[in-house]
Amino acid sequence: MFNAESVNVAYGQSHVVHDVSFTVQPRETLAIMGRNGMGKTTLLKALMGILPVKSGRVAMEGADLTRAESHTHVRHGIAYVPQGRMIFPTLTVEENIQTGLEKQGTREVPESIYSLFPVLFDMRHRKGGNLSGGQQQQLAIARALVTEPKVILLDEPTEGIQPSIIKDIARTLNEIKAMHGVSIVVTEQVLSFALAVADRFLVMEKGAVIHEDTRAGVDEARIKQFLTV
Ligand SMILES: Nc1ncnc2c1ncn2[C@@H]1O[C@H](COP(=O)(O)OP(=O)(O)OP(=O)(O)O)[C@@H](O)[C@H]1O
Repeated sequence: MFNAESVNVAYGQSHVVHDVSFTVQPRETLAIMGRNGMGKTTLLKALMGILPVKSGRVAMEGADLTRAESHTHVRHGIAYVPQGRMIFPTLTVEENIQTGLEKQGTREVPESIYSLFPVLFDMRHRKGGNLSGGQQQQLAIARALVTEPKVILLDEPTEGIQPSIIKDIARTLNEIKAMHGVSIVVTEQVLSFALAVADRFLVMEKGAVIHEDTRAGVDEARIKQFLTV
């Protein structure tokens, strides 16, 4: 239902993403793996309309979003959680979540969000900047979730986060998929995390997909090799 067809992305003359294609179904999590600088962030930004798609096609349930701006993607049910979280440090936790509610015509944070992230309820009056990295990541996911997305694009959610919290984030993503029925496209370098959440794996190298696996047939050693070369 959300799909990329031969997507190419460039920064000026520098061609960074080469012919990336995939489809992600409802209640499916796709992990896009790859080392630093392989083009994962660039790909997600292009899928979200933040960077222009040079050629190829991006579509959501048949609607062509290739040339659309990000707000159109949001309207079609796509949410984006950028690398480094990018929450508003001087707004409270509650205010941060409310920024995702603008289109919903309410400022009331849904109970389901606080039951998914109890720590955010406890900290709702604290400034976002005073949260730990893991809590900020949860906040960024919560803010994306209140837009009621059908697809969430998550860029390296484990970056700079301690291992115990990484497990919590994996559990939360699985709950989100089960409860809200969304699709998740997540870029990652941490294989254990990807194995805990993904139904399918793509590996990118130098901007192109060079390997693909399903969870059932996943070749862990092979993926690990791609990530450590
Ligand atoms: N604004 C930019 N202008 C020019 N080149 C860029 C720009 N941003 C990234 N690049 C280059 O594009 C390539 C892919 O970078 P990208 O950030 O997409 O990779 P990544 O796989 O997400 O890595 P990371 O995990 O480090 O974010 C790199 O060679 C990078 O130097």
